Amino acid sequence: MGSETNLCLPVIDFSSKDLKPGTPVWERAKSQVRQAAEDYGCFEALFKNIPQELRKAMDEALEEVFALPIENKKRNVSEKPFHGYIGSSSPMSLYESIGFDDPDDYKEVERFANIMWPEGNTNFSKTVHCFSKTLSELDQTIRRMIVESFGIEKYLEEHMNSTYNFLRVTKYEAPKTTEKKTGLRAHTDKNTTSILYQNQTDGLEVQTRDGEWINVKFSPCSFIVIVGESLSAWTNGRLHSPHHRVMMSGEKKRYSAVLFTVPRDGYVIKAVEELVDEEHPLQFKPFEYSEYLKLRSAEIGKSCELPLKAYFGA
Ligand SMILES: O=C(O)CCC(=O)C(=O)O
Ligand SMILES: [Fe+2]
Repeated sequence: MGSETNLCLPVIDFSSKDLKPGTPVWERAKSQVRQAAEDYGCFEALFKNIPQELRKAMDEALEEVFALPIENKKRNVSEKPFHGYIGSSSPMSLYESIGFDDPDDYKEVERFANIMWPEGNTNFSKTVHCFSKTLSELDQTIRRMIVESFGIEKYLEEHMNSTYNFLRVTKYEAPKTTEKKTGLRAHTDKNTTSILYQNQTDGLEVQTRDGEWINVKFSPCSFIVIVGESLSAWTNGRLHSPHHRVMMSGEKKRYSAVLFTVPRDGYVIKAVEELVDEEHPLQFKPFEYSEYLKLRSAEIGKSCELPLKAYFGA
């Protein structure tokens, strides 16, 4: 348990223009998504719809926002746990992050940019909005494939409408050591789906069901898709929600941007009844996401093997 390997994540290509529901390209990707989500809860998505220029602009936007004085970044507050600014006064910590809701809505990106830069920052707003909107389309494709693969299309609309988007950008300081230091400790994502982008600096590690850690290598057009606990619970545990962490070494700072889909307040996550039967007994009691988030944030710092199971196991 816990050892490192040369294992790789499954790779799925979403770049084809023919990737439309019902086409052979769609059907093939759909079965790959289902398999990867069951086996790893994670895969590498090749997605050329976000061209290199937009990635470069995003890298610059990430550097620009973290270069701001801490006073500016701290002005980004949120009532929701983990949704505002997270920094640490500990010199040991490599982690700093900032997030805001609905980045696929230009007005919301602009609102965030106006908090960071009182004079506004149109370049930043345009880049982050375009990036988030395109990534959100990839997310919708993936979730539609998952729903179709289980034959539960009657819930497609409800499922899509049950979430909103949240963008969190993170900076990991370079530890300037050859030995690995923890950038972000091992955790499972609580939300529905997460799609991860990084500047070309590796550090993400994903744990397999057998407890081995995969060092994730990003290609220039890849994004990493992670199944969150809420999606795992909705599919009655059929999809795996993997532990992952960030381990840093060397001289290069790492920046990441994650588009999270998050269950809306008041939405009760309940396993789809078609996915519960004798062979697949109910795994989790229905729960409300914001309630779970509060429980988890009260226990921050404590690690737990299977947190959702601990609170809402059936
Ligand atoms: O920065 C990364 O690569 C991972 C971030 C992450 O796992 C998270 O924010 O939940
Ligand atoms: Fe995560």
